[in-house]
Amino acid sequence: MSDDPMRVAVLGGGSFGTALASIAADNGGEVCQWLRDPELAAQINREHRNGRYLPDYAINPTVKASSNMQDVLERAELVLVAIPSNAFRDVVRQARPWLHADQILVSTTKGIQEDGFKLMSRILEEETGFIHIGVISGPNLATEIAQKQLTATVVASDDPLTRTRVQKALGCDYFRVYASNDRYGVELGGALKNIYAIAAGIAAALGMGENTRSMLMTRALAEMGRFAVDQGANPMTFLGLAGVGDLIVTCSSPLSRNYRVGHALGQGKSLDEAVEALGQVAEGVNTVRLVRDKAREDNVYMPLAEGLYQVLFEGVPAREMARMLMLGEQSSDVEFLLSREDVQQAHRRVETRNE
Ligand SMILES: NC(=O)c1ccc[n+]([C@@H]2O[C@H](COP(=O)([O-])OP(=O)(O)OC[C@H]3O[C@@H](n4cnc5c(N)ncnc54)[C@H](O)[C@@H]3O)[C@@H](O)[C@H]2O)c1
Ligand SMILES: O=P(O)(O)OC[C@H](O)CO
Repeated sequence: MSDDPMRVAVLGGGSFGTALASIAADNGGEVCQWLRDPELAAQINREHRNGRYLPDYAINPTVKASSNMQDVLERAELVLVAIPSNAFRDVVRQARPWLHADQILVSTTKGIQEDGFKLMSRILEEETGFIHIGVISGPNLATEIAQKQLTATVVASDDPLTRTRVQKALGCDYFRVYASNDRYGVELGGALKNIYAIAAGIAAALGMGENTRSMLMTRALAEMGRFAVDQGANPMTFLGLAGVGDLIVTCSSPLSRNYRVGHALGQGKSLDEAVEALGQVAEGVNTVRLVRDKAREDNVYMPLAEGLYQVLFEGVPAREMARMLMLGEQSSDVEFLLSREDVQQAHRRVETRNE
């Protein structure tokens, strides 16, 4: 492998795209960032600052921003796509004429496409047919990365070249990149945790304590694992950074946009007001709807996702939902050891004996 600087393109001018562009440049890469807004691109080039999404942080001055896709993509070896899920496919289609098969394409987006319940790396695959495709996901709040807080992420791909090139491009003294070959599991973990971050934000705004948050996160992990098994993914992946790691940070930090939407809801705002006040994308709002529908379709027990859906879209008061969840059917702690069915059968046996 040559020691020439890696040529990295980032598609997306939001907070995560900007933070990633700066990491790759700090790491010696030759970085071009594509933004649809030419004025914001000009500001990044002039002031090395993204006034819209990361106003308080210095961007590595060697990052070149542009609203011209061709300029950004043509020479790139690694392309990081940091575009919200609702615009992801459109932007990849715009990029397609300048993408080529020896490039490495990586999604950084934690969302799901409604049509076909598809994750973003699948869209990269469908739109290009390339083989060097991966995802990065993990506990990665963009503003903390911009502050160079010590952070770790996961690059996941079944292609070893993709994994090693991303580790080389982004791994540095404040950003550590672990490898995984479970692309689907890593990507699914990143999308699912946003649901529970909204619930955690609601709980915090309602004055619920640390016991509650801990219960919520742990039961969220159980529910995520159940969904992963249903989808044919490996639930072991959720023990890593892209599962429990991201769940912890997103359910604990007001820097998370999903948590903030939940917090606003818990303070009594409507969903529309909460989303509008945020002014950025909280992927979990859409994800909870898609996951809840999928869980119903496949008969997967996901009481938290179901409950949050009812709070967000059916007007059930959050406190009332919390009460119903607390009084729900008896269940098992670790279902890989003791199944829910065994717990319920035991209850039925005792009840029959007492009749
Ligand atoms: N911000 C974080 O801390 C963080 C961390 C890890 C992963 N992510 C994921 O990365 C993805 C992007 O996040 P972000 O924080 O950069 O988002 P953001 O909301 O800050 O910015 C999104 C960017 O996409 C652009 N965009 C939106 N629609 C577009 C369209 N139709 N055409 C062209 N550009 C369009 C916006 O202009 C903006 O530049 C999200 O899915 C998120 O889950 C975010
Ligand atoms: O701001 P959020 O809620 O989109 O979360 C950001 C990252 O996914 C945290 O890892």
